Amino acid sequence: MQRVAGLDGMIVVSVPAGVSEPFRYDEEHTVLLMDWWHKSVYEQAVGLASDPLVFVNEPQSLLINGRGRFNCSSVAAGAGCNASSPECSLPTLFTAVPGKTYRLRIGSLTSLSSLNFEIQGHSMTVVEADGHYVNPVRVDSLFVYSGETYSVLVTADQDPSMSYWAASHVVGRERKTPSGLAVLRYAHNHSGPPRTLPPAGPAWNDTAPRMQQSRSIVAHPAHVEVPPARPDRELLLLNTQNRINNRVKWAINGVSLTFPPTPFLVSMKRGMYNNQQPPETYDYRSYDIASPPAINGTVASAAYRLGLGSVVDVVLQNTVALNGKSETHPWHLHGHDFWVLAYGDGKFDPDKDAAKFNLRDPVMKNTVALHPMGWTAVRFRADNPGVWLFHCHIEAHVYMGMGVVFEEGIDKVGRLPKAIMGCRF
Ligand SMILES: O=C1O[C@H]([C@@H](O)CO)C(O)=C1O
Repeated sequence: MQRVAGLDGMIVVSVPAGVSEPFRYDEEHTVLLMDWWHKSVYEQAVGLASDPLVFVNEPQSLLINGRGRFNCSSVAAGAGCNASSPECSLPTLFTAVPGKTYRLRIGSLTSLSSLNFEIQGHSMTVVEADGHYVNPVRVDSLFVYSGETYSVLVTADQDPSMSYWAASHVVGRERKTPSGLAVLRYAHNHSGPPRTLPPAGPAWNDTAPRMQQSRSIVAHPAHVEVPPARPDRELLLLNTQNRINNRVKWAINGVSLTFPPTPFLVSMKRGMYNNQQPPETYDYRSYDIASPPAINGTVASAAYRLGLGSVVDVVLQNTVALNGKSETHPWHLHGHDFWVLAYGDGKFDPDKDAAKFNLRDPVMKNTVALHPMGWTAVRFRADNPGVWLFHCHIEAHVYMGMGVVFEEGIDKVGRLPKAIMGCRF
């Protein structure tokens, strides 16, 4: 749970000299979006492991490039909250020269929140997602889920005598956190903060525009990587929240992931792994995703063992949690990019819905949203020898078991260093 403790940053990978990108811009800036709690990560972890569950709940602030807002009047005097500190002034997102086009490299490193990001009065053109060029899509605001990165182009084409709000708003959970704010300024304009009220953002519980935007992101026509025509293996992964052993957990096909004392790679390479395989599917014909059983499942450290080079389809299926709500889960795969084949509403039907997969120009990503009461289908080639986590990028959720592990080709992984289990050998 390092992100909750504030560990974040962005690595920008440049294209090699001489290689041109399928869009033009004058300058670039990075925009790191975060959420922030006052409780320490240790307290949060204790709450998540307790009975009754003490969930982390909504963050106190949203941060843009590390800066956020908090209303000090809600805190006892002398508690060290000082809203008049110069550190607390509104951050500048960037200062624009009229007429120029800027590439914003936006990353969401939130621990929980799904966000909507906007720059008042300026549209954005999405040109890249998770390191892959996309067919340009013009949006008024960008929905961005934890673990995702995007590049958007913004042209400074508005009245240069004004300043404009940049804002991040919580979506997908009831909005109890003030929006993150920063200011887009125009060069030679010293007018201070914008003269308008900050934007309110979209309704937090309106899933339709989020689904629509997810579906609109496809590969750039000149950069399509055509997926293999069919998979070698299909996994249908039901995401449920259940009480298991008197604790609230997240489980995938009834298995809540716990990390083993000996890392998977080490136990597998040393012949200590018990070769337990988690279920590949669930009873999708009769299962009611609107009322999953409250008590169900096991806690285990089991991995799907994949053939090296094989093509794997994963369909993630959402349900409602124990509180009756269906949440957004951004799923992130280590070690690979996957093709995003489809997003659907309701229950995935393998007999009908596989025909709707986009095999023509799907975008490749490494993080994808599973929308409330919906399903998301991805395909990847298991061509990277090792053991890899695929998990909900919400820190609290992976802590509560919301992840699976893939192993492929570990015989191709070289000899492990002697000190891999620590330095006392
Ligand atoms: O994992 C979670 O637990 C709570 C709630 O679902 C408990 O039922 C919540 O809001 C989550 O995201």
